[in-house]
Amino acid sequence: MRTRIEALAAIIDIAAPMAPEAVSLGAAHGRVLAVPIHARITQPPAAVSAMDGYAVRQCDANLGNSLRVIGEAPAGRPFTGALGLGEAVRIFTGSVVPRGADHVVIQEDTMRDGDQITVTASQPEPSNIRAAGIDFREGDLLLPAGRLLGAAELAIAAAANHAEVRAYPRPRIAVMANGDELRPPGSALAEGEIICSTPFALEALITSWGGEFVDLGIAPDDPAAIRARIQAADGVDVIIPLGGASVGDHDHMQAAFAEEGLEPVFSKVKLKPGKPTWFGKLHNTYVLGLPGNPASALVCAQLFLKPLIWQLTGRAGNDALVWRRARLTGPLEPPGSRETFLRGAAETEKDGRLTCTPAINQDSSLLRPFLTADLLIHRPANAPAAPEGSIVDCLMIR
Ligand SMILES: Nc1nc2c(c(=O)[nH]1)N[C@H]1C(S)=C(S)[C@@H](COP(=O)(O)OP(=O)(O)OC[C@H]3O[C@@H](n4cnc5c(N)ncnc54)[C@H](O)[C@@H]3O)O[C@H]1N2
Ligand code: MOO
Repeated sequence: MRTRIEALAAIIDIAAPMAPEAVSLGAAHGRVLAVPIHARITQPPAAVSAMDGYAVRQCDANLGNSLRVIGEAPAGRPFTGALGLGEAVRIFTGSVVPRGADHVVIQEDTMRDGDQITVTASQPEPSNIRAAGIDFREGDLLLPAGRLLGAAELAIAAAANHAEVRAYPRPRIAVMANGDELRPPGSALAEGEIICSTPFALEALITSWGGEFVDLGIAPDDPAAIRARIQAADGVDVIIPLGGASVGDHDHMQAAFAEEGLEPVFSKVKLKPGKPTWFGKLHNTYVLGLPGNPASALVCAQLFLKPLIWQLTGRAGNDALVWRRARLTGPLEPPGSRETFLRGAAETEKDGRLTCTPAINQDSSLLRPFLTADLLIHRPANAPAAPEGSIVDCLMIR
């Protein structure tokens, strides 16, 4: 049986990045950048007004002074002349500030009469002007390769004048639930049946990690039906068979994949929860089998699927795992011979330090502890009991 570290190393060793491609910004959301983005322009390109009002010389804008309005600078049509003493230019938010001006009097601080304005409030210092380049300057590195493109990244790429980016394709990740007892949500359940829940969580995780979810539905406990679904998934990058991995008479998953030509890499991990996690390659498709127990599947998705997606999208798989140290708010029993991850809630104390509180019941069938789980408390195999106040390593999952 592999240790978790060995299993993860095997995944990282095998999983190669996909070929990057050019994508329009509109299609780039949720993808991972393959080539860094540098600013093609300076933003703002020139000093601009932050308010609607009048561009002036601040030394000229004493309370009660009158100034002559010599022109207008609407956004997009800069005033071409220069501004002298005793003069003002009507200006709007985002308009280029005319030469000679160092201050914008907001229009609420003026009274206008024809081409004259009177300053009605004191203007103690030059203000309301945004300097050229306060957001970024031409040539600045804005987004490094490996960055997941979300709202902020897309807006800045657009502002930096990039109509398209080079990004990795979203790996297509097909999830196949398995079990005669499973029914979709909304079903009337017969005796012995339960609702198939895990794929909904996996869809959300896969999407948030930069993958594209493909639903292979619920396969019955029948090798032929499982093989038909494997064949239907042709062309996806990863298949995630859920459950059917253990030693029971109806656990057919690994055998069905073997019949299809799977090259196995590992078939079990010395881990709690998650012992029946397995991995292999089927032609060009990675196959990551997750345990049927929902909590085990979701913990192992964090431990193995997230790094696999990182690898496929050009990021180091190990960087997918974000570790922090936290102080236990209560004691923990020795974990036993399998490396263990406990779902826990995090709190940040006044001094900024993190505490963790494990969920009371860590049974691997339970979903409710995930509602309050921010992290997974790490317990090395054969570790001694941990008293309250011990510092433990935690894997952040939120
Ligand atoms: N004799 C042994 N029994 C078990 C062992 C073992 O080593 N020896 N391992 C246990 C461990 S650890 C786990 S974890 C489970 C997982 O086994 P499988 O991966 O084969 O999972 P299943 O038997 O198919 O299902 C387990 C459990 O989870 C429910 N399930 C499955 N899929 C879903 C789904 N999509 N949504 C919601 N719930 C699901 C299923 O109904 C079962 O209750 O095996 C232990 N047994
Ligand atoms: O390894 Mo199982 O995942 O403990 O319940």
